[in-house]
Amino acid sequence: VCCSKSQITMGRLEQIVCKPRNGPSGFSDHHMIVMECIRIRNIGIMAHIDAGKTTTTERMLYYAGYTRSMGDVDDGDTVTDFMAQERERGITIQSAAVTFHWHDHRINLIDTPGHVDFTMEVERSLRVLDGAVAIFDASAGVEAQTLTVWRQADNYDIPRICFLNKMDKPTASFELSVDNIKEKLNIKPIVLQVRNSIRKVTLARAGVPLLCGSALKNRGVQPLLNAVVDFLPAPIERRHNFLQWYGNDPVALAFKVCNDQQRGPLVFLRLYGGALSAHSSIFNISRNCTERLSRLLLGFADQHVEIPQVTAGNIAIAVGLKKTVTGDTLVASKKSAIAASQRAREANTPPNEGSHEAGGIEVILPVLAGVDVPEPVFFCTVEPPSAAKQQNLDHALACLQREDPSLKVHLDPESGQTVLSGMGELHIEIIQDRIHREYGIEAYLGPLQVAYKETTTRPACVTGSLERHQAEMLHSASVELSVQPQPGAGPICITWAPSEGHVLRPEVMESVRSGIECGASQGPILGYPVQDVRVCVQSVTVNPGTSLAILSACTVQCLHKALLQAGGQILEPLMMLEILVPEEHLSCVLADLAQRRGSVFSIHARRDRQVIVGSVPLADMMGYSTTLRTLTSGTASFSLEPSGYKSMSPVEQQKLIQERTGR
Ligand SMILES: Nc1nc2c(ncn2[C@@H]2O[C@H](COP(=O)(O)OP(=O)(O)OP(=O)(O)O)[C@@H](O)[C@H]2O)c(=O)[nH]1
Repeated sequence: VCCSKSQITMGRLEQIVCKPRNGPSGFSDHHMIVMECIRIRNIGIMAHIDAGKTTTTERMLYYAGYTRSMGDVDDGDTVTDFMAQERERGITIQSAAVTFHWHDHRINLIDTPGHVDFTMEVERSLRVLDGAVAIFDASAGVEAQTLTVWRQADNYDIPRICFLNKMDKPTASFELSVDNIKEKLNIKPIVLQVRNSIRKVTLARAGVPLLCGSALKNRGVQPLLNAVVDFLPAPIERRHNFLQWYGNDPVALAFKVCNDQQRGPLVFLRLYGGALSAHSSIFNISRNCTERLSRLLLGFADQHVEIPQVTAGNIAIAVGLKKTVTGDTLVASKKSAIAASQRAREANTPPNEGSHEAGGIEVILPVLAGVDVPEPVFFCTVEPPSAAKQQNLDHALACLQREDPSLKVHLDPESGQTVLSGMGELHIEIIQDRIHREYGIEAYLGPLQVAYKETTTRPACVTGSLERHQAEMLHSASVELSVQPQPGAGPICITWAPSEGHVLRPEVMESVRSGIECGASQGPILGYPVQDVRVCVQSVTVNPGTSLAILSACTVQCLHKALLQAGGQILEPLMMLEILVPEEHLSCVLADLAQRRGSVFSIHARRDRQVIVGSVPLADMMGYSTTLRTLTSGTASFSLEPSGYKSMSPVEQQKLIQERTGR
């Protein structure tokens, strides 16, 4: 990237503006900053791991004139994979945002990771995109992770175009890949290398344009860029209902947070309406606080260019926001949010809601739908090399957690140890590596453990009481509650039985609620969180003067008693599995899967390989890549995707309890 210092008068601000060294001529500095909305394309690149996302992005940057040479993942010198771990491993871990120009249009492009451990990274990028390019390896067709990201893009209703990459490979097949796309993605690919009605079809999502090429051999990348500009929508061509309530006021969504050693947290914003200026205040509806936006930057992978203002449809980086996290809605002021809420209500269209207190009055403010954070499936303890480093480790973990909402950190109340929870072995390994490289701490991680859950199998109703003598007074409480299994409902849900003439005081209800939540956070069998259960509070009796802490403790005991009486059941995470294996190694891979309690759903041929599709408990998949490599002399590959939780059989459950407790 070449930066030239030019002075631009925009109000009273001076800016450093980044221009392409040999990019398209005719671009004024003003153009570089203020781009008409119709000429913006916010797009993402999505695919299965290794399909060629980063290579294609590098070629786009080269042809757009933003780089002088083509970066190569195999040489570790790409623009978008700039993290040390990405360059070393040749994989994308975090989504990089790059802005460049093509045929009088600004393309804000996000290169997303393909590995299943970083699905969350793809999800939060998709949330802010207007269009996407799906890249396929023409010798493999539709692979497992492509299906996952395709479904994610369906959820956000994102218009897409397809690029069949790696057409130079001898095993590439255009026809088979197109058939595979039709069949597996259930779409009508419009095969083209030249292209106006296609745009209408793409925007209506009635078809998906498909191009082909070979990024490595520099074939088909310029037509792909032309297709991005010609077929994918501008931000104003996407319908966002909430915009009508805000009029010309700014409304933005924070979709990513990165920690920069010098500048502090960098918050990536997608601006849907209005304009935001540097050195201004903005109101965060989700956190109910006003933040100071000190600077605004345009992202060029790891390099940034300061801008005075960002307008609707753009993606920019905000500096100075201290409390904002991924998924938060930012608007001009609380007044603007309240006015938008009133407009929505007058039109009888309740928006997405966040409840807030304003001047002692509870008001409902419209927020944008945030990003779903997946449940972590693995956890382990983390310790600093010495007690003196504990504070530094806490700081590192707080920063990393703010960047990555799929990483959870909590303190185990029993052992006092810090516990890290994440999406997979690689995810936790990268976090450990980042703690070392970016924060200089040699953190020690305990063994990786599977995040089980607890639930019940039948209803139960119990009464529990607790008496304690404290300060020469008898504290006594009694709680009656029932539990009911609710498969697939997720976190515990609390209801209150109608009381006849017996109204519970708010502080009593709050104390019972916190007792239930505390009891459900550590189930009675092995201390795993309880889910898929409805708890109904039947009655609460409290002696006058009894402390609310005693009432909470009584509720925890009562809940655990009810859960055990209702047939305490451990749930274990299950993974969908796809293995590509040469015919000669099929039987040994299947035998190994059987030993891992795997279920095979289908086995079919894909060119010279057999494809095994099935499911397997996560607990039995630790270190599977090494085993598979050994069994097949490195000729097989596999992909895993979380597929919910399943009940363990009584024998498996007993084995786990014995392993964990020795009982
Ligand atoms: N033969 C051939 N190889 C390619 C082509 N495009 C990329 N590759 C190679 O495929 C491998 C993966 O390429 P990447 O660009 O890192 O793929 P990716 O999709 O970004 O990978 P992740 O970020 O790890 O998901 C590298 O070894 C590339 O050199 C192509 O058109 N033809």
